[in-house]
Amino acid sequence: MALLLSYISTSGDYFSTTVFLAAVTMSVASYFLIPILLGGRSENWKNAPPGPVGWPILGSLPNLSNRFHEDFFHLAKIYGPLFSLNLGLKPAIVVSSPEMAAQVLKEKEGMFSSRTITETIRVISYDAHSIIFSPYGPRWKALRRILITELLSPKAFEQFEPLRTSQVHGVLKYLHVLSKSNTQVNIAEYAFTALANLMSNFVCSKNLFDNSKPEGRMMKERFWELIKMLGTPNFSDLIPILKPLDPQGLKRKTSKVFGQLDAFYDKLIAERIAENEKAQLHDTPCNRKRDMLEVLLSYESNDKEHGLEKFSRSIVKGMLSEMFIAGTETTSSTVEWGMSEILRNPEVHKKLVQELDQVVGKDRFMVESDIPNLPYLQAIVKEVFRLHPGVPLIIPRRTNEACEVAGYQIPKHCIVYVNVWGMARDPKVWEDPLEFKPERFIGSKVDVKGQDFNLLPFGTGRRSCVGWPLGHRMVHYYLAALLHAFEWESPPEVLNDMGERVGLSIQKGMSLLSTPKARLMASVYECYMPS
Ligand code: HEM
Repeated sequence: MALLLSYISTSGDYFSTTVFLAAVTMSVASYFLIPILLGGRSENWKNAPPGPVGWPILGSLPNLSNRFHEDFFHLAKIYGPLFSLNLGLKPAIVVSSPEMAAQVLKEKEGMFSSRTITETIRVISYDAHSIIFSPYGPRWKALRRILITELLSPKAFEQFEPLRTSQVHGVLKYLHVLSKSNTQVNIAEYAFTALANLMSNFVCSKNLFDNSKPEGRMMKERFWELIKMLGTPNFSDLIPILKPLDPQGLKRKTSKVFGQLDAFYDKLIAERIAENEKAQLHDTPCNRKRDMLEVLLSYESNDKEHGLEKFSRSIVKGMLSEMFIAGTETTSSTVEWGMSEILRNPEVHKKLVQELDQVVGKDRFMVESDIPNLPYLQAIVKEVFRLHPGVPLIIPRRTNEACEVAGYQIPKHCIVYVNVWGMARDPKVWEDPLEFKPERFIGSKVDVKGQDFNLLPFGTGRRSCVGWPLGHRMVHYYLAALLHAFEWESPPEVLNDMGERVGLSIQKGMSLLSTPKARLMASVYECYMPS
């Protein structure tokens, strides 16, 4: 009971104690009968990987906090690199070693290529109609193909280079103005606004956010609220009979926050349709933009069988939603973690600045083409992705079919967590795992691109992060540009507090506030012209 009560207290606002205790009483009273009546597992999970013995109906939920990645890290020390547990009535497995990750995500990839869908995910993905949460199948394939061939192809990526440069240089210029009045800035907010503009250009060829206005900050907070709710364990998902009650109110809260974003997506689509109609009327089709909205709205195929002749409004809005959420928050949070680690480690900071001064000099801003000449920066970024993977449990997968892994049976529709956060902290995987030591990557071929199973911040295989080239590039570019153009002073309590805020992704708990001081020739900041 002590464990149950501690779970109640860690569940915070989202949890209704009364409903929880009612569920416990009901579960103890009806140990055998209720799981069958409630549509849960009616047969025992035979030959399951080792794991904790759970409570009736609640499974291991009372023993967990809402920081699953930490709990799973500790449980892996007891039960090993592949363990099983029941989350409410749902079976789950947790993968915690590179070898086991290779088995699940590579050797048995076909079995593990769908996602676990929750009630809150249904809200933000228009009932799992978009790319991140679509089950593995024709719709997912069509959407992924479009992103890879049309919008995130190497050619398109290079075409967007001037835009990325203009966004980053715009931020540097604005920070220079603030530096004159010794103003403290929130680094993640600036990175977020620039990324949100990159995404809005990618989606609809417009800058929708402005650094000097509060909308960017509001949007960031709204996305974070959603990400937090998406990552909060929800009893409605795990004990199906509770679904209509929404006992933690998570679905209601998500719908409320998401409602404003939904209206924003509707407006973007309506504007584009009106622009296209006008262009058609004036017979000027060549002015049409080839951005994500255009590609999705003009999509046509012969695939009647799967209802994919055209993309429905839900699919188009789902794609907008996922691009904005996936493309902004993860990258800006990684920049914040990176800046924090560098500023806390003066030796690392000094070596990086020396490298930047040598390669870039002090009479211009850094540009993307400098990155290949900055090996220490590259090692730093790998170390940031190792210790602070944006999505600590990747985005939970789900088995398509029952299968066998390492001699154990894994049931159909099992929740699959791969604890990349835990692997980064495991001394069996990394020497001195908790130390921020970029030197470990100097002369090493280990990279974040999904081939090395000890370093998987972007996941791997067919469901790996489709936006990784953009996220990867922007983390390098931002960190180097900010540290090349400014010295930074942060209150020690802000730098020393490396606690996490947890959702589907993780953020630094205490925002990194820092005061920039210009370190380049004044003319460099003056001559920037927005493109
Ligand atoms: C530092 C930045 C980023 C990190 C750490 C990150 C991380 C991840 C992870 C762990 C996954 C799941 C991979 C798996 O299941 O194997 C994922 C999927 C995905 N990411 Fe990212 N991501 C980042 C940036 C981006 C950006 C910039 C975009 C958009 C342009 C994006 C779009 C997506 C999409 C669409 C998926 C789903 C792919 C699918 O299911 O087929 N991500 N990301």
